[in-house]
Amino acid sequence: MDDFKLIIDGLYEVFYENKKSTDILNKIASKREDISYITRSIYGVIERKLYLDYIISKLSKIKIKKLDKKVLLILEVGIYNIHFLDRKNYAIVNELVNVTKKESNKSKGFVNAILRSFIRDEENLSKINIKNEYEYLSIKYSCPIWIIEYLNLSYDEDFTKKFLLSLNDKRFISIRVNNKKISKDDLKKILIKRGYKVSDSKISKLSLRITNPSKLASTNEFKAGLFTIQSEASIKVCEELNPKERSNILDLCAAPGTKTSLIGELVNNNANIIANDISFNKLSKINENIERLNLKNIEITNFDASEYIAEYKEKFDYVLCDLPCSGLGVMDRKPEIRYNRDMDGVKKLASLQKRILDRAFMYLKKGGILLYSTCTLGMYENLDNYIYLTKKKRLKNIAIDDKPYIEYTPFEDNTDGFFMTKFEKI
Ligand SMILES: C[S@@+](CC[C@H](N)C(=O)[O-])C[C@H]1O[C@@H](n2cnc3c(N)ncnc32)[C@H](O)[C@@H]1O
Repeated sequence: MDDFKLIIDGLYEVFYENKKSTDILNKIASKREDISYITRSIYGVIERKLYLDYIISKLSKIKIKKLDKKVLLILEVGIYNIHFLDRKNYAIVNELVNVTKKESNKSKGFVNAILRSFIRDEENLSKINIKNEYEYLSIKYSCPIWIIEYLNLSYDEDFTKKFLLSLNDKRFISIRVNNKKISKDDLKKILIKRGYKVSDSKISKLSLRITNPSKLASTNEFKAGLFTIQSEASIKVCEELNPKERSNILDLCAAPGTKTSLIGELVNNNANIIANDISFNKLSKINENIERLNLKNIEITNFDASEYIAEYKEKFDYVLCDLPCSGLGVMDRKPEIRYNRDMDGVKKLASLQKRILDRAFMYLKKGGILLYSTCTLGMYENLDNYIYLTKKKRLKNIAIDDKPYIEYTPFEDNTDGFFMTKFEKI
């Protein structure tokens, strides 16, 4: 199958079938050696969709919403390639017209005319002529207006602008070192010898940052469990939970098990861990992690964490609440998130989080630790829930890095947008 067909079919699944871009790219990678151009085009179109559609709406007499979905995708891919990848030649137009013939033959003239008109008058057509500032920013950064308004409300305009500027930045990959098997320095030396560019994390003690992570999961060191790929803020959560051996630990929303498996490493297999998730299909991922790392004493369960489990009452020394969230902090890796969420969804998630936190509180022993984390930004899921927890009389906030809660931002910390706060039951 040619590249354009793979790109257009992949984007169709992301935009219209709610699939994740990473899953689509993994599927393509299993059939293709080099997918760098396909990756760039798929991410590029998702990250610029609102801007690309703005340009198309200047050129098309038919409204965007009325266009055939595949035809719209062909135009988006074409304009992205011409404008952002600087492929200003008519060969690319011919290729896309050929794809159009297969998808919707009657539209071939239309696609041809739009793409050629864009090449002829690119400078003018690519300008954004919008006066309203929010609408302008929304098109410029392809970020729905509700997110811009929500960030302004939660923080301020300066924060929002910095966030938008960093929205499409690709960051490094981070890994956590299994220091029961190898020291961070020794692993660093081995990976550097293999050609990786490695540096220390500024956020977590166990993490290393890798700027050229290609084929990292195929190395012998990964297979031998010397390290795991995990975002450094997520590693920091487990470091802050700091579980002790011979304790009872509950990870309420655990799949795919990245944090559970680090917790298992931190307690040397010497604690009772329950790793729970509501999604039955994701449980096998937790198991894969446990098996690769040869971890013991982890029981996997499958219940809705907002329901009360009477037998868990005051049973746990640690409850990790790494809860389902809107994910606005991880749009560099999952750019489609911006189109799949809305304000109503954020509010629903925030109330689900409160219900789960209520349960977690009940399951904690006196002296037990509750850690709440999200990979999102915005007040409803972060600050409000921190305040909610402070109102429980038997919870005492424990500072992390001298702060009552931590909120990392992509633009200041060069990492995921991520929130964490820690409490002890007194
Ligand atoms: C942020 S992810 C957890 C990531 C995981 N802690 C890790 O580090 O690998 C949130 C998880 O919550 C699960 N989830 C969503 N609603 C839930 C509920 N009501 N009860 C339990 N799990 C839930 C989702 O299936 C998802 O796997």
